[in-house]
Amino acid sequence: MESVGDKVISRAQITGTFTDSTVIPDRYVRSDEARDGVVVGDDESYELPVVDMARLLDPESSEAEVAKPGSACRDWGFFQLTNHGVDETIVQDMKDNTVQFFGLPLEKKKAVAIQAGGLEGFGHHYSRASCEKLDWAESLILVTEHKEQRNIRFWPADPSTFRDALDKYSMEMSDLTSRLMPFMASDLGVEQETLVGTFQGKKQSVAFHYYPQCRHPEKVIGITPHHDGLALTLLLHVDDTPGLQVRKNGTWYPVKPLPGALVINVGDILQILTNGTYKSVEHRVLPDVEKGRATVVMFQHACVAGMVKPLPELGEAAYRAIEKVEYIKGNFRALAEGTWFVDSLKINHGT
Ligand SMILES: O=C(O)CCC(=O)C(=O)O
Ligand SMILES: [Fe+2]
Repeated sequence: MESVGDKVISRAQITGTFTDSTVIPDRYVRSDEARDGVVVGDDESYELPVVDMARLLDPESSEAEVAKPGSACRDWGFFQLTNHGVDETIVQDMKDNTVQFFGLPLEKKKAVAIQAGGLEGFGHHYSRASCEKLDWAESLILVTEHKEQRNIRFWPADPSTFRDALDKYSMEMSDLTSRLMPFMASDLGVEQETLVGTFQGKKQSVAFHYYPQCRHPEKVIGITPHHDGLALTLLLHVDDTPGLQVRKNGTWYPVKPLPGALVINVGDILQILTNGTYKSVEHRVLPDVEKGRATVVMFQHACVAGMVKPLPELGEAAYRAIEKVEYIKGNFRALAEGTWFVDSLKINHGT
């Protein structure tokens, strides 16, 4: 059987093979549903929602801005957040360390390679067991909260500033989540403490991705279409290369990264907590023909007294309650099979 270690591919190998050759190794070539679907045309104008945090917080403008995060979460499940107030030095340090890490030779990155059966570390994480194809990406996944759950041996020691940068960045993302939740609570009509409480002190994990440039982007996929299984995702573009696409009513919409913004999206747990009011939407990444692309993706967990279930304030439950641990297991199982776990939790109330 192929070991996890065999799946670690160096950026040098990938770009070396593909910038000079017209042939893409079979294990990356995707002809499956991953590449299906219509992408919105270049001539069609569309706007993904943008929320300005400074306007939200300013009493003069907050009334006009306050409807935006809620409607973005209901209609798109995604928005870009500008003026988020996260310390710029901390963001820049995280970006610099990400670039430096992915720029290391493969042998060095292997110091933190994922182990057989493990979840954390460097390698190919997102490809499906059921399809045996690889995504055009190398990734590093780590648990950042709770602190005692950190597996420091998977936190890169090279570059030497990486761990400190991530420690600080992780805290900033938890704080930002706590600042955002009250706006969502008032949109939903639930007590602020109720929603904030489902996130506060819960787990957090991070995925760093690098998508090398690809001469034949039409043949491969950066990340297979998926829904995010946790509660809230906060994505930082390390560069200005586009690639992320969000699906709405069957059409794929490319996200055009705004300078300095974070991309926020609703994960499955938040869809369940909000009893389906907020949408966890499918998204994917396509590589760029000219440039590599790196992202830092923070996943915030949430639960109600150890359970994943709709907030009782939001009416008759549309999803069955499940223990968080069981939820995580089910989510991984479904991801490997290419199904969506949330579907199996839906309650059919009949008519
Ligand atoms: O890198 C991106 O743009 C998206 C990553 C993503 O969807 C994920 O890590 O779940
Ligand atoms: Fe995702």
